[in-house]
Amino acid sequence: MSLLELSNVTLRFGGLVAVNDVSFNVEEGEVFALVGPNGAGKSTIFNMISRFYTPAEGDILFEGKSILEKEAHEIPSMGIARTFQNIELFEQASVLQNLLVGRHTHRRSNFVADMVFTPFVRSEERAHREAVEHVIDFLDLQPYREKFIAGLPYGVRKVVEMGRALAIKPKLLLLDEPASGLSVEETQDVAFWIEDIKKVMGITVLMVEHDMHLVGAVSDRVMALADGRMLAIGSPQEVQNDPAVIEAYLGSDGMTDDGEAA
Ligand SMILES: Nc1ncnc2c1ncn2[C@@H]1O[C@H](COP(=O)(O)OP(=O)(O)OP(=O)(O)O)[C@@H](O)[C@H]1O
Repeated sequence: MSLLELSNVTLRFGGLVAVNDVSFNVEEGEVFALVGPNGAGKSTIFNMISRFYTPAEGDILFEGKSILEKEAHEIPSMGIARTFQNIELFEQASVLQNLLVGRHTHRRSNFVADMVFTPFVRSEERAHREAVEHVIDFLDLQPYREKFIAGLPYGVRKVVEMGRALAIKPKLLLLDEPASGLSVEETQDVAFWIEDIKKVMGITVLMVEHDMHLVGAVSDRVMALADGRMLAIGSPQEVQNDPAVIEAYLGSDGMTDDGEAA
């Protein structure tokens, strides 16, 4: 059984078919990348897996069960966490506070239990703290833990955004353009972290990324899309050398040096 399975998924915005009969599986333990020129349908696929959008046709299975009956707010507690292209953090809160908010989906105690501060609430609180401290150590965020997001450099915010998703201990991590806006060195760090997320934390990663160096460095498999349709699927090298993929990128004015469709 695959961890995630999209079968014949189609989504339309009015007359526009943003995702057209797309099928792919993500296996447990792999890093799987979605690539393609702007407007290919990559973010729309992420938004369907996050349940922000509902496909008109097809099904999405996570651990063998359809997620289409689930609401967006139920997705993190199922074990699917995501980052956003436009970082979504609380600007006037510290790194630590942002990561603890991410853990909120794991809270099982209720209001009354909170009021009387039962041993269960205390142990739950301790578990949240431990999970968050682990992520802070893992992502080298110790120097920033008490700093407000608003004052942090963009590269650090991107890492905190990743940490917020990791803090819920997901089985599947969706990374939406983890390298966008980052320098070459920062992108290199992201590559190391993705490797560790897979190998050390044992988390499966599905990412959307334009930077083909990063995709090539960390992905086990890649799927290329254009105009909502799948063009090719395989190893990074197979996909980059696929004539239909080359054609799609050339049709969008070619690839820049970092692999981004211009
Ligand atoms: N909310 C929306 N309403 C209408 N059309 C939309 C909406 N979101 C996306 N689209 C259209 O759907 C198509 C797929 O868009 P999508 O954002 O999924 O592409 P993408 O591959 O993620 O592109 P990018 O690399 O630029 O982020 C595009 O033609 C886009 O204009």
